[in-house]
Amino acid sequence: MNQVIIRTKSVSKSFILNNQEIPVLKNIDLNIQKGEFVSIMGPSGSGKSTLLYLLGGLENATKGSIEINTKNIADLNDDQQSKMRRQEIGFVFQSYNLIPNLTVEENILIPLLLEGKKKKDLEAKLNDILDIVGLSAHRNHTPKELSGGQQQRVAIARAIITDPEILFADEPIGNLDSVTGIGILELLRKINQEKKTTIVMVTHSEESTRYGTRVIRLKDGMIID
Ligand SMILES: Nc1ncnc2c1ncn2[C@@H]1O[C@H](COP(=O)(O)OP(=O)(O)OP(=O)(O)O)[C@@H](O)[C@H]1O
Repeated sequence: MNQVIIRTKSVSKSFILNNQEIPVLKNIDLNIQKGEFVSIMGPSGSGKSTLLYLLGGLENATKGSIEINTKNIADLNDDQQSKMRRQEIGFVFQSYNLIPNLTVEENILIPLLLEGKKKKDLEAKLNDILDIVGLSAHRNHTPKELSGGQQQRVAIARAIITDPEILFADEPIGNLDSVTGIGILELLRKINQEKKTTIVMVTHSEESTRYGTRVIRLKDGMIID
């Protein structure tokens, strides 16, 4: 049976710039089912990243409601919101945001170490994730010893080490050449299929749409398709 994992109702978002209200998203109604791999596409400035940040609780909607697993984000207090972000959601960005002086395995383990888990208890989990992202041979390298594609794999591993139900990706292949980008898209598809992680990805690349299960097109802050 299909289960809605993300539901938005009439979500709008405006920014105030020089005392002027700039509407960026207008009445977005969206249902994303558990297990989908959704690509959000649209022209520059159409509101794609803003929508992703709202869905992930990184920004607040100006109007309307956003539910993750039937919980309205706006009803959660700060602690509950950050717990949800830590446990139910993973984020990947265009820039990999790795910690330069930590090794691959240390970067990947950060979310669990911050929760107080001990590295010695995480060996099996770490090996599993390194295997999924194809970096077992690079576990002791630091980010500067890796290619862009490998660094993005580390960022993806770090985002899924907590077994999030939803992975949000903002232009994950934006900084990569097309062959490397396809490798990342294949990895995301594998995570979607094997771990059943719901994935919502903002992308400019039409190629990306072949890897997901659905494309949502935005124009001027509205869903057009
Ligand atoms: N914090 C902010 N303050 C003011 N305006 C903002 C803010 N964040 C985004 N905007 C504006 O909202 C609009 C949509 O931005 P957004 O980044 O969501 O678009 P996008 O579709 O992801 O664009 P791109 O493909 O270029 O990344 C833009 O006009 C942008 O300038």
